[in-house]
Amino acid sequence: MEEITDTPEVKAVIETPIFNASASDDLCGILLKDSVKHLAKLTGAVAVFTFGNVDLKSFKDLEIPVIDITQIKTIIEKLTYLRDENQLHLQEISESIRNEADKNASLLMSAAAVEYSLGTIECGIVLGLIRTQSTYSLIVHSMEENETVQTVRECEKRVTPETFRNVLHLSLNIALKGREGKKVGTAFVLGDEDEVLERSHQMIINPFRGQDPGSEISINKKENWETVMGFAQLDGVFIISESGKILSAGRYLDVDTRDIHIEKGLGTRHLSSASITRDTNAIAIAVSESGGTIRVYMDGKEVIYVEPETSLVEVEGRRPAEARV
Ligand SMILES: Nc1ncnc2c1ncn2[C@@H]1O[C@H](COP(=O)(O)OP(=O)(O)OP(=O)(O)O)[C@@H](O)[C@H]1O
Repeated sequence: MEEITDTPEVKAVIETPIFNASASDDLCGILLKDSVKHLAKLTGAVAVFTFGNVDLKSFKDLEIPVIDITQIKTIIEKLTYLRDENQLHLQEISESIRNEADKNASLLMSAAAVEYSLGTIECGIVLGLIRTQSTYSLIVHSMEENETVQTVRECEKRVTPETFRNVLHLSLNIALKGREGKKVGTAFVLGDEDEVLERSHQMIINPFRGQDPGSEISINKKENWETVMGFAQLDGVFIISESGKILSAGRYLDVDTRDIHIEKGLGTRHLSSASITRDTNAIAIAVSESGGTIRVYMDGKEVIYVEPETSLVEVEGRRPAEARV
């Protein structure tokens, strides 16, 4: 077998001269973009994330998603602010830059995990190209090690991956679009349906009752999403089977909410959603009306948190600005 160090690609990398960091922005940019493309091929990366003012056009020939996550948060503002504060010592500044770099790495990891949860990218290596004032940095992240990815896999042992991803995607639609300009809060309880139905009751007549076994209404069919979005305004929660069948809307969860701890400010729907996941093997996905955020609960605890504005996934009627090439 060929030694990895003998491959032409690795030799090229080893023999590449190391350029002085004072090289101009543009030269650094060109070199790093080439390195990203090279590394993407070498590692079989599943996606490239960029951050900062990086021109995405040069990645056109890459056959994997190239996603700009700049809109999430920028460290440029912070650095500009620091430059103005002359009294700050160099050490404090470099400490701050290091912290920001750590934040950017975790930002990249979160963005990759969210895209994976929604099925936009596969699990694998992702590359991050981050540009700040005068510095580029390159991050290589293996998603196998990503905690959120591992959590998604846990969730997908309890409900089909298709069901989990579609409900998450639909929740994103609800959080971003609401209904007729109004924000909407709702929750979906997925899987372990017999136990969940046993521990809940209808608040209103179930609009999904009496389905023919042959023509069941599934959350995995996009044509049903508009109907679900309409019913998302009802009190209570949706009950979805492990394979995606919509069993009920307007369902009240008869749960004991003592000993369940959720984030301050969230209401009773989040609390009861978290509680049902402690008492059963179900997973709950809740959309907050007040915060417009999405939370996934499993075993009584919040395991995934998504701020829709930070997701670059396309939802109907909204194309994230220059998110993809
Ligand atoms: N045990 C429960 N089972 C199902 N739905 C519930 C339960 N308790 C409250 N709800 C529903 O929660 C809604 C009230 O939500 P509330 O604002 O208190 O909480 P929230 O949705 O968790 O918070 P947010 O304001 O962040 O959206 C009502 O529509 C009510 O029907």
